[in-house]
Amino acid sequence: MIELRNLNVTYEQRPVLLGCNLQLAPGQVHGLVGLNGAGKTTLLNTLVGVVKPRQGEVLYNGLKLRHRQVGYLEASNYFYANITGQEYLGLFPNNSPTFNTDTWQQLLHLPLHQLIETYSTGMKKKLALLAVLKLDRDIVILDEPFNGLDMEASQLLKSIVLKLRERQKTIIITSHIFESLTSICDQIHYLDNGCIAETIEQSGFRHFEDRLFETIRKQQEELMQKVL
Ligand SMILES: Nc1ncnc2c1ncn2[C@@H]1O[C@H](COP(=O)(O)OP(=O)(O)OP(=O)(O)O)[C@@H](O)[C@H]1O
Repeated sequence: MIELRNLNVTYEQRPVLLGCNLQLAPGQVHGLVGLNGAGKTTLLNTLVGVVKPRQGEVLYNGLKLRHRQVGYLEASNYFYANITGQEYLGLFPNNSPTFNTDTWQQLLHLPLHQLIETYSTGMKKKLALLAVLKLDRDIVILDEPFNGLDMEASQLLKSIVLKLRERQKTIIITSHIFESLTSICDQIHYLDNGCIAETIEQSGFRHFEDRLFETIRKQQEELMQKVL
């Protein structure tokens, strides 16, 4: 079980997380949604220890969660200059008994011997994902993993997530495309006003989506009447 307890995060006096609490059951796929700027990436960065909370803690099975327990695919991927995809992958320890670059290549078709700066956005995303899979950590965090992926790669990513769940990994995934989460998540957590406002079970996904979109649509319509 991952537990976020009373997390408070502030950037230059501006609070982003305000007493945020969340419990994430193991071996499940957890979606994290919220509007732009709601604090999803901040929450994930705090979870892995990249951002230090002013208050609160993150526990894994009752102990402080350690960075090394997490494989983190960040929303923006950074790579050293002048290295190939193959060299990049070589920087990560292989903790998986089944990881095989050649087999993954049949699925991902990456030009591993080329410099990463020649890769497209989607290729960079796939490469960063491959490194996370090689690490084979118990907790896998995927921040906007569908960004830049084509239909084939998006479908593959969904299958990967479900396979990881079969292997008892705990997965946390964000996406702005709600329907990309509904087919793979066990629960979806809605971040609003600095805390988890709601946790939705599978049976409630459709209703939640309708409700949220209707609220947003009404707010937009009122404002649009003033400007258009
Ligand atoms: N390093 C930083 N310094 C100052 N403010 C920041 C920093 N990182 C994020 N913020 C601010 O914190 C708030 C939450 O940002 P965050 O990136 O966590 O949101 P998000 O929900 O992931 O957004 P999006 O859906 O747009 O990716 C935003 O108002 C953002 O401007």
